[in-house]
Amino acid sequence: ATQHRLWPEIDRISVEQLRYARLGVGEGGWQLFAEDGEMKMYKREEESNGMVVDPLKACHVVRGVTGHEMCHYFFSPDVRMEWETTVEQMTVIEKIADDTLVFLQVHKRIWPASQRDALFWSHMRQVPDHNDRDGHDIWIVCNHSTDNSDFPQSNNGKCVRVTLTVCLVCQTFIDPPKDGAKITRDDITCKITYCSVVNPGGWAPASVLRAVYKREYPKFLKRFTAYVIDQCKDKPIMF
Ligand SMILES: CCCCCc1ccc(-c2ccc(S(=O)(=O)CCO)cc2)cc1[C@H]1C[C@H]1c1ccccn1
Repeated sequence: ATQHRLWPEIDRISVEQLRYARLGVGEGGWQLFAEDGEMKMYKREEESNGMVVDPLKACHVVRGVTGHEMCHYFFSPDVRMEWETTVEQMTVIEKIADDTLVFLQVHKRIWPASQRDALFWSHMRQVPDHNDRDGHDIWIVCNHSTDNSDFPQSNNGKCVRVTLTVCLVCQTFIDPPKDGAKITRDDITCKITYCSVVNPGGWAPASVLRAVYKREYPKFLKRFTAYVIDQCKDKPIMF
């Protein structure tokens, strides 16, 4: 089959986001702004023509689920509204491949800013991780804004369109049980790095945006990871 027109961009951004996620938070001016158990959230304060676009990087360790399971639930349109509390409406407007969809999401309005929507492709892939001695694969979902002439910005002037790049990078670690016993969920741990840069698209007060980010991101990651743990607990492990 001929390649989809977006494929070169999808491949390039996915590779670039994986590399970016794996950079430590030691350099580059990251400041820790939220902590909750194993979850640590960092941000950089950045503006783009007067608009707050603070990059975010969250690191988390979740026991009892695999990276494949984390990415499966993050990618899946069928369950998105189960864990995403800031989305009012979600539509898959194009299926590029089984592992690549285009979403249109209308987000709930955050007073006093105007309502936002986001149009982005979402791609999930498994990346063999050679340089990891216990050789566990890495699973990644990358979401990146895209245009679609059927869904122009500010549909009937209602929403301001944000631009975003998000990646969820998950690595599974297995603590092999004694004498070849079957691996159970007690033997697996998932190391997560979540990165996001959201440009609000139209002006919104810096103080409002930074307060929203500070409140919404920790809530979002906690809720999502709790959802995956709950969904997986009685199911066979998806390695
Ligand atoms: C005045 C507010 C302007 C920006 C509003 C806005 C829109 C989309 C998004 C966003 C869009 C996608 C993703 S995701 O990770 O791909 C999952 C799929 O939904 C994540 C976050 C964020 C925000 C910013 C509020 C901030 C915020 C942060 C976490 C949750 C909700 N809101």
